Amino acid sequence: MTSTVTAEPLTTAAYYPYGDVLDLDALMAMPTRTAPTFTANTSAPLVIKANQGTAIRVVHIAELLNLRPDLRAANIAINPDDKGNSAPQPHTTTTPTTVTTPAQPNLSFFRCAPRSARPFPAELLERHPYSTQVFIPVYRAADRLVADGADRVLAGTVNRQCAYRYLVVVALNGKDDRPDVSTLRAFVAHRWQGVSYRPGVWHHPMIVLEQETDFITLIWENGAAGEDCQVEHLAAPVLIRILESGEQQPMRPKL
Ligand SMILES: NC(=O)N[C@@H](O)C(=O)O
Repeated sequence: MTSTVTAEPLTTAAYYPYGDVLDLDALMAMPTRTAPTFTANTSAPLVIKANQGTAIRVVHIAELLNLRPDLRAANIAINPDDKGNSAPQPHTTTTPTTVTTPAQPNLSFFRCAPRSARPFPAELLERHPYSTQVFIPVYRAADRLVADGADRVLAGTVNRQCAYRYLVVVALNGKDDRPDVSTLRAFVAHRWQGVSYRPGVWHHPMIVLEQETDFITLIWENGAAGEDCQVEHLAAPVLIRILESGEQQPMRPKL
């Protein structure tokens, strides 16, 4: 039975179970820390001076995990009963099988064509069981200033509207090691926002809503089929409604 989900604005808090939001303005709007040393994994963004005082640097803005064990343990079967050898696996309930070869960080470009279907039918989800995946939109020389509700230069400021939105569709892993559709949520992201998917979090392949958009991505991969990326077709499509500007956001049931 086809279900419908209404996409919601991408915020750090709402998206936290699925990944991190890379949005500098949102980070700077939070209570920040200026601790003199690097301390990761706390909620307040750590802001330090850089470039001889001419820049600020906000560090550890996303969790970056490669959960594959190193080569020494590459041929063990990873499962919860294998005490001591299994790599720590926060944020993922997947139980991956034997790892074959070590993975390398892969920094890539994605050039994504817009998807016009409205509502958008999510028919499959994918996951990267061992690695975080990060998507950061990038401006391009070819980007056009698009009229009517887009990135327009108005009186010297940029009216950040919606010419380069993208849709992030995510779900947590179920007890059957398949997507738990009851946790499926959709978020509308703007091009000043990047996102990460935590290892094992199910997500739809990138959906760009308006204009062809480039992204820089980072993931740890080893090219082994079934390790880098696993795909699951949903029993029934989930229709993702994208509110037109000005439509009222429906209240969300608590997960
Ligand atoms: N995540 C995403 O959009 N796509 C990639 O993971 C891919 O391998 O296609």
